[in-house]
Amino acid sequence: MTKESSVKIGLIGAAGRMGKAIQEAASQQDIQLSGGIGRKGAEFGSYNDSESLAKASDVLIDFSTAAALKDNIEAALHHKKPIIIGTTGLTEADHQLIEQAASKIPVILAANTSLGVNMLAALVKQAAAKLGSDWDIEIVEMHHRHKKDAPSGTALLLGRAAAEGRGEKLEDIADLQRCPATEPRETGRIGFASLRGGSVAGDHMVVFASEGERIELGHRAESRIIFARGALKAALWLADQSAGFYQMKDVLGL
Ligand SMILES: NC(=O)C1=CN([C@@H]2O[C@H](COP(=O)(O)OP(=O)(O)OC[C@H]3O[C@@H](n4cnc5c(N)ncnc54)[C@H](OP(=O)(O)O)[C@@H]3O)[C@@H](O)[C@H]2O)C=CC1
Ligand SMILES: O=C(O)C1=N[C@H](C(=O)O)C[C@H](O)C1
Repeated sequence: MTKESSVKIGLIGAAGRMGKAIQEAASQQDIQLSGGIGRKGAEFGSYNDSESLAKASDVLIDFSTAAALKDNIEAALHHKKPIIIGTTGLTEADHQLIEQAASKIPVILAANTSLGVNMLAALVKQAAAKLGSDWDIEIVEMHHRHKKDAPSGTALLLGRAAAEGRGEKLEDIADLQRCPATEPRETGRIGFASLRGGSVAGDHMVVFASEGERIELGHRAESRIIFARGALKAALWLADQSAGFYQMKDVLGL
């Protein structure tokens, strides 16, 4: 029996855009899904909530909504099952819940499960470390018209990588709200801009701008299948780990 066919993965948010992409990726790779739930209960399989899904699964993947996070973490903790959280738009309180859970079960928090974006984050960290803070950093993202949260979780992840490269905390230097403005840009800050429209799966660009020159490091998701494959890879990896807080860079060896 291969690992793909033996690890039972429970899917939360199964009827959503990502839920459907994960089902498609799983069927392409012979990966077993133990069941899938949505807001109103079972989407496939016979489990109606995260509690019964966690009991029947070896690992959970959550791509639902921030409002469901607490219940999903509690179910994973109750049954001592690893959980991958792909949901974005989380609050500070959600982050605390996740950290507490990670002392008891294996947890991956990943605003972006694609290989490309996580490689980009490593490059951004390196560039920010090498370039001085007189190079302004601005992060631009564009997503489909249905996306609720802004800036995207990935934009924040990239911002965090840039801040870490500079030896700073993103919270101390992020400019999340600039419009309307009456003053010029402050040196050393990291700015964010969010565009929404159409069916864009996810575009991110990190701009390093100095006097007379500019470096642009970017990533474009052409479809959600890249996130889905990454999430399944993370699930198979996490099933073998002990309790702790992990990121995609641990899964991908970056
Ligand atoms: N980490 C990554 O790589 C990626 C992360 N994302 C993030 O994943 C999340 C989902 O994205 P997307 O699939 O586009 O969104 P969708 O809105 O298409 O899907 C979310 C699904 O979760 C369902 N849901 C709502 N409440 C619950 C609940 N309590 N229990 C179970 N399911 C519930 C929704 O049902 P209903 O519609 O009935 O409310 C919906 O079907 C977002 O936060 C997004 O930012 C997206 C892509 C990649
Ligand atoms: O909502 C989306 O679609 C996406 N959300 C994630 C994010 O907020 O960064 C990842 C990806 O960009 C698609």
